[in-house]
Amino acid sequence: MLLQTICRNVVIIKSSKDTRYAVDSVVTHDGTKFPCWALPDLSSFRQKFGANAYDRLDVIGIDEAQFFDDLYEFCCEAADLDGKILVVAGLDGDYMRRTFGSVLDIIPLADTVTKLTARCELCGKRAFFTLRKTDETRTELIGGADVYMPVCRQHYVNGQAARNVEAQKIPNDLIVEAAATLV
Ligand SMILES: Nc1ncnc2c1ncn2[C@@H]1O[C@H](COP(=O)(O)OP(=O)(O)O)[C@@H](O)[C@H]1O
Ligand SMILES: Cc1cn([C@H]2C[C@H](O)[C@@H](COP(=O)(O)O)O2)c(=O)[nH]c1=O
Repeated sequence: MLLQTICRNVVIIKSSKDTRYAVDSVVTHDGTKFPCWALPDLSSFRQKFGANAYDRLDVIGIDEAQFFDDLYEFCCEAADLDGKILVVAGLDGDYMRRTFGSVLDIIPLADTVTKLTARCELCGKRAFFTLRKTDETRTELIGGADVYMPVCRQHYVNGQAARNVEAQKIPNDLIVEAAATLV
């Protein structure tokens, strides 16, 4: 890994909520793996990692940052007070394009921000958004291609509109029941 060549001590933390590909590794969708600490929160990291080992760290990578409630506090302390280089990756928005967790809160703390995109699954253009393919409405829902689909703006808008129409449809059995009540 490039960072390990440049700096001596690198650690990656991910949210323990993400168990999709591996429990203790960060894994890209095409299979590249790197060992990591999977934690429920960031505030416990220093104590679990060990204070001495923490002090020797140069770089802390955080993946799935949207799932950490204490992201802002941790980044402030680690970067400002402890002098660590932080590389944070996470979703800025959820499937409804609402802000996700504290990811946007840490933008003012950052030296640089890079907005990455995938490819639209329907047309291959840059995908800025994510469509959820199920009816589940809670914000946090761990999943991959089974549940989500990267899409461009046009396909997001069309896809959401199609889902909204679908959600407003009265199920057939309710119509039958209502008709039976009227008779
Ligand atoms: N900075 C990058 N440079 C080159 N390829 C990249 C970069 N970031 C991601 N990729 C490619 O995009 C794929 C998707 O990244 P991944 O981390 O799996 O997606 P996600 O952002 O959804 O977690 C990677 O497996 C890799 O092939
Ligand atoms: C859009 C959206 C995503 N999630 C979850 C789904 C995945 O578990 C992660 C994103 O990980 P990836 O490496 O970018 O594939 O976030 C969610 O919980 N809610 C959402 O709205």
